[in-house]
Amino acid sequence: MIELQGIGKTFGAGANRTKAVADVNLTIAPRSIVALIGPSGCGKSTLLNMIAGLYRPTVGKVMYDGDKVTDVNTDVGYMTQKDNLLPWRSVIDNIALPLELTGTSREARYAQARALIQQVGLDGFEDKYPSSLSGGMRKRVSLARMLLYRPKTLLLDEPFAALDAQLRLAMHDLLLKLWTEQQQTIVLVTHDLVEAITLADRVVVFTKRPARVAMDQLVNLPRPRDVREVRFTKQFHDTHNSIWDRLREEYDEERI
Ligand SMILES: Nc1ncnc2c1ncn2[C@@H]1O[C@H](COP(=O)(O)OP(=O)(O)OP(=O)(O)O)[C@@H](O)[C@H]1O
Repeated sequence: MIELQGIGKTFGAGANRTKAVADVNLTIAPRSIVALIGPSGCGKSTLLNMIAGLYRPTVGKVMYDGDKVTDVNTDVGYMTQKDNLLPWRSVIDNIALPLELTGTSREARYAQARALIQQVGLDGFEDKYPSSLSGGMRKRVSLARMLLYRPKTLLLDEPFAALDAQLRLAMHDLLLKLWTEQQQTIVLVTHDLVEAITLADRVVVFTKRPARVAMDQLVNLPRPRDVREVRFTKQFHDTHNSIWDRLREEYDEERI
């Protein structure tokens, strides 16, 4: 369980002071998928960083499974828009890097990495280098590297934003498949409302900066979901309309 209790975050001081997050209260149930959506720069990544323990809130606290987060939260895997793969290492050596750093034998780390390579559908690409991979494949490598830690929670910050529509769908499909098997808690920051509704149990809309919760909407679409078809259902359409009505207000204000 992740609990954000009266969270606020202000960066800098004086003329450089930026209030990124204000008074956010949010409880995220274990094994649920929650999408965070809102205008650019409103403070969504800052929230993820606080859950990860990388930033300390200025006010309020983050509780993770009943304990206050005061340091880097080792229960979470974090995936950002940039994949940060090391170009001089092959796929398998990129994925196994964390185990290499902990001194695990080559045989043991390759065994674990190979299992993940299979899970994310990269069989046959073990020895390739990042420069020869497509955007979707690079995302699969990042996903596998994150899963190596067996994190109970995945923090995904616009992980698929740079992909074209077809690859994004394939990644949605893969993510839901992995989640069905492994049942992590997933917190996903996205700009894409269709992506949010396709994947999540709940979509939380934030106001423009400082981020406050503007709307917290359950997505009552049955699972398993077919990521290609679900968007054409009436239920999806109705959920999309109700969230979009609220989201649009934030974007309209932003333009003024
Ligand atoms: N380390 C930092 N130091 C100073 N300001 C910061 C820092 N991190 C974030 N900010 C500021 O906080 C605000 C919120 O940033 P954040 O990255 O959380 O927004 P976001 O909603 O994730 O944006 P986007 O959707 O564009 O990625 C921005 O004004 C940003 O410049």
